[in-house]
Amino acid sequence: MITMDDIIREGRPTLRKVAKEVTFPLSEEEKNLGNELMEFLENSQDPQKAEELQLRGGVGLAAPQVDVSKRITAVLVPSLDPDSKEPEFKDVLYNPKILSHSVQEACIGEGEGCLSVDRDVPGYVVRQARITLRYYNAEGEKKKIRLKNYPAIVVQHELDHLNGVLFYDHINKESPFTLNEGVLVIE
Ligand SMILES: OCN(O)CCCc1ccccc1
Ligand code: NI
Repeated sequence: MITMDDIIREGRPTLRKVAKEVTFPLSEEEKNLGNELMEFLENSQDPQKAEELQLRGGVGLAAPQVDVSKRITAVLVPSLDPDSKEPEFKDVLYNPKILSHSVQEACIGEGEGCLSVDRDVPGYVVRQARITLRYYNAEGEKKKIRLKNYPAIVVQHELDHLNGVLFYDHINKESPFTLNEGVLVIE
């Protein structure tokens, strides 16, 4: 089971590498890793388990964050409606790739954080507002979906990890909270 001890922090080289694509059929190890990444997210979003295991809450976790330089990431974005059990987006993505995206950009109003970054880095992280994502599931089935709002932002944060990019790389150093015309701010 993945806990915070397994998550590497900034400064570790794997976080700055371009991760390798997986080939199908997946090895048992690659299948297990995908499941363990998702299990971490589920535990981290369960108040009791997060407390017991001392987990920071996460909506995504990429293989490079557990020192595995492979193009695998789990995403678990809970529903906006606290009464609904259905997550807004939940899947383990193998070899994810953005096929196309909106011209419009978006950012999260409160900025972003990262399980591999043990400090607050204030500022807007401007990303594509809407994306068309292609990925493979654990069975090697090709998926093609369109995402917008928070799920689109989270997936782009995770894909960055597969390319050795951290969220604060996108923040304007001179003026962290400057926004161009038309950038959607997601609250
Ligand atoms: O890589 C996942 N991770 O570090 C957990 C936080 C993910 C995340 C947080 C804010 C906005 C987008 C994504
Ligand atoms: Ni992260």
